[in-house]
Amino acid sequence: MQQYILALDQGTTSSRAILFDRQGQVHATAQREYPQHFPQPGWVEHDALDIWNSQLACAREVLRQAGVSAEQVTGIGIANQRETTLVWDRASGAPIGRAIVWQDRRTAEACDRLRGEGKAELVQSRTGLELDAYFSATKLQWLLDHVPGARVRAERGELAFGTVDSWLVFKLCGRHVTDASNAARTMLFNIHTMRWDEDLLDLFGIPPSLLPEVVASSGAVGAADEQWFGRRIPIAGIAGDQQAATFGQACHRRGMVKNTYGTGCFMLMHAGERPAVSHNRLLSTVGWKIDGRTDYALEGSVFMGGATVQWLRDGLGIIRQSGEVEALALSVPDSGGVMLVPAFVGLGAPHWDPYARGTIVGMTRGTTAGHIARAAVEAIAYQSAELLAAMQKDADCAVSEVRADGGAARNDMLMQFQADLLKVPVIRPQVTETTALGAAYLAGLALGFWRTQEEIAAQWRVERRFEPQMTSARRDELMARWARAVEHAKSWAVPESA
Ligand SMILES: Nc1ncnc2c1ncn2[C@@H]1O[C@H](COP(=O)(O)OP(=O)(O)O)[C@@H](O)[C@H]1O
Ligand SMILES: O=P(O)(O)OC[C@H](O)CO
Repeated sequence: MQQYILALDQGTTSSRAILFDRQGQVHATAQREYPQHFPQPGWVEHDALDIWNSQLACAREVLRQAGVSAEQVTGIGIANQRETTLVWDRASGAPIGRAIVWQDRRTAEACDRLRGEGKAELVQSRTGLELDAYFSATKLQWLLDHVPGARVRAERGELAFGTVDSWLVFKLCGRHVTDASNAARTMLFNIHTMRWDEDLLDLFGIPPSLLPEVVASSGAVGAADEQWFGRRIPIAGIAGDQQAATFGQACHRRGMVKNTYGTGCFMLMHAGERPAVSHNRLLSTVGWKIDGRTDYALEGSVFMGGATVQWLRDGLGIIRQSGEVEALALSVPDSGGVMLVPAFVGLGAPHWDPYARGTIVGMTRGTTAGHIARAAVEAIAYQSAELLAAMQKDADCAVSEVRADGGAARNDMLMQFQADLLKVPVIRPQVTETTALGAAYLAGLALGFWRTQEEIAAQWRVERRFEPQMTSARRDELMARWARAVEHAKSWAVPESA
C-alpha cells in the first residue's frame, strides 16, 4: 500500500492540503480561500473557525480526491502563516475573538511608545526581531486589553494563546504546543535560551499561563483525533511557513538562500547553528529545531509581494486573474519611468515603517495600465533586491544563488528581472510547493518516512535557472530610482497627533 505524508499549509489567503509521496512529489492538492476582514484601515482579521474549517475541509478533500485512505497517511506536517495571533478558551475551545493577522498595523503606536522608552534593543537582543506591530506580542496584548474580561480570564489560567500552528494542533488533537520556529515570531521567545522570556512577558503584560509548550519542529506531538479522518494520524512536523519553505528548498547549509513570492515576499538565509546578528534591520530567527539542534536563519520580510498583483485585480480591476499580469506587463517595453511602492500595509524589512503607504510616482499622460502592471511586478523584485543587499552586508558568506518559490514565482518576467537586480541566478525548482513540502519533510523525518536531511536534499531538482543579464550600470540606476520612490512612500500615515 502506497504511503504518503499529508502537509497542511495554512496561508494568509488560503488553506491548502497536499499529499506527498516518498520521492517528495506532489500526489494531490486541495485548496480553499477563506474570508479576510478589514474592519478599519490598517486592520486585518481572520475568523479562527474559518481557518480551521477551511483547513480541515481541504485535508479531507485531498484524501477523497486522490482516493487515499487515512491508513495510507504516515503522518501530518503543518506549515502556517506566522505571527497571526489567536486566543481561545481552554475548556470550550471557543476563540475569544477574531485572530489578528500578521499584516495588521493596529498596534503600531504601542510599538512606537515602547521604542520611545528605549525597549527596542532589549527586544532585539532577546528575540532577534524588530520592535514592530508585525509580531504577535503587541497583538496579544491588544486582545487582552480590548476583549471584555480577557485579561481577568487569562490571569485565572482559562485562556490559551497560540499562533496558527498551535490552533490547528489544538483542534486536531487537543494539545497546546507551538514549535520553536513559530515561537520565535511572537516577540516573547528568547532565541538564545530557546525559552519564553520572562522580561518580555513582563514588558508586554502577558500572563505565562497563556503560553503553549514549545516543541521541536520535527517530532511526534500527538495524533489527529479519529473524528477528523476516521483514524488517528500522527502529527510530527510543525514550522512557520517561511522556515518550512527554507527546509523544503533544501537550504540546509549556511549561506543558502530562498525567497518565497506569496502574499508577501520572505527571503531567508540559513545562518548556521548560532543566531545571526543583523546590523541592517533584518530579522534573526529560528529556522527549525530537530533532535535538540537548532538551525537559525536571517530573514527579510516584505509585506506586499504577490498581493500587489491581487490589488491590480481586485482594487484596480485591470486584470481578471493574477496570471494575466505577465502579459499586461509585457505589453510595454518597460515601466515608462513609473515606480509603484506597494506600502499598502506599511513597509517591512529593511525600512520598518508602519506609516508608509502605497505610492505611484513618475506617471505621465502616456502612462497606461501596462506600465502600472509592469511597475507592480517590478516592485516585487525591487523589494526583494533590498533584502539580499542587506543580507550580503550582514552575512560573511557569499550568496551564489537564490531559490525561488511561491505563487508569483510562476511569473518568468518577474524571475528574470529579479535575477537582473540581484546579480545572482534565480532558480525555480520543479516542486514549487516548497512550504508544504518542508512541513512534510519535517514530519516524515520524525517518522522514518525519510531518513536523513541528505536524502531530502538529493530530491531537490531545478526546473529553470534565470541568469542575470542586465548591466551593472543599468541595475544601479534602477535601484537608485527605487530608493527615491521609497522615500516618497515613507511616513505618509503618521498620526496627526504625532
Ligand atoms: N503570474 C503571476 N504573477 C505575479 N503574481 C502572481 C502570479 N500568479 C499568482 N500570483 C500572486 O501570487 C500570490 C499567491 O501565491 P501563494 O504562494 O499561493 O500565496 P500565499 O501562500 O501567501 O497565499 C497571490 O498574491 C497572487 O496575486
Ligand atoms: O501566508 P504567507 O505564505 O504569505 O506567509 C505569511 C508569513 O508567514 C507572515 O510572516
